[in-house]
Amino acid sequence: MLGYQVLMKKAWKYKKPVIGMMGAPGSGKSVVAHVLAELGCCVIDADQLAKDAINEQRVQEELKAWWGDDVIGDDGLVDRAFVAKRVFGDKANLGRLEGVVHPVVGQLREAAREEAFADEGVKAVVEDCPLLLEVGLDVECDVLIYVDASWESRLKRVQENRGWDEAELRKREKNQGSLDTKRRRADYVISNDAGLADTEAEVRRFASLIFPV
Ligand SMILES: CC(C)(COP(=O)(O)OP(=O)(O)OC[C@H]1O[C@@H](n2cnc3c(N)ncnc32)[C@H](O)[C@@H]1O)[C@@H](O)C(=O)NCCC(=O)NCCS
Ligand SMILES: Nc1ncnc2c1ncn2[C@@H]1O[C@H](COP(=O)(O)OP(=O)(O)OP(=O)(O)O)[C@@H](O)[C@H]1O
Repeated sequence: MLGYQVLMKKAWKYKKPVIGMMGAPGSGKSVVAHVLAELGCCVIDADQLAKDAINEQRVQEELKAWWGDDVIGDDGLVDRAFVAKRVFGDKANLGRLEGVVHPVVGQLREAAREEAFADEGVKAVVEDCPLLLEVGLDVECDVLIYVDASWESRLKRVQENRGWDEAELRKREKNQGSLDTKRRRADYVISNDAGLADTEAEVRRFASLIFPV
């Protein structure tokens, strides 16, 4: 983990510092991203971009060809639970889905970055992407942070807030890269096992190494 001196010496590759976030499912990346947004960052939320991408007409058509019309709900949007059931236990299906969704996410991300770089009010860009290392987005970031939370904390939170059971958390995690590798790759680790106030204080400490807070 880099200390203050090293972080301050890093040269930014882009017009603004780009902070890449890593962490297990339910570790608290979105919570950390929310604090960084309050401090003046533009957060690019890959899960949200993927939600937009999966509902583009040509992606919907592809999904209907694979799984039938039931993949679209009564609201005209992709039924996410239907898709989750078919992909997280089946590598081939997940690869197929990623193959159509990720290129669209990439385009949406590029557009969001350009907008953020051009906006004078934005202090830094945050890539909140659960598959940051897996898709090679780390090389497009200046600083990598890892949001750390124990299995027990994560399970309790996703059970309470997302209605996932243990098997669901385990399945999603299994489809992601090694947490040890991600922790080791990080320049900075933010612990999110305690309450939100402690996490917020840690995020502020980290942000003050990157831009004036
Ligand atoms: C399968 C889908 C419809 C399930 O939707 P659902 O609302 O249940 O989950 P949501 O998208 O909010 O993701 C929640 C978490 O699941 C995990 N997850 C999502 N996609 C993936 C994936 N391809 N591989 C591993 N874990 C994943 C992440 O930890 C993510 O933060 C959705 O996750 C999806 O479209 N995934 C494929 C696109 C993708 O890879 N997204 C990740 C960011 S690019
Ligand atoms: N310190 C905390 N105390 C209490 N609840 C928390 C804390 N951190 C996160 N949570 C809750 O835990 C859940 C998971 O957090 P979050 O959505 O930020 O995880 P994530 O890393 O973005 O997960 P994913 O990659 O699966 O989207 C959320 O409902 C969030 O509100």
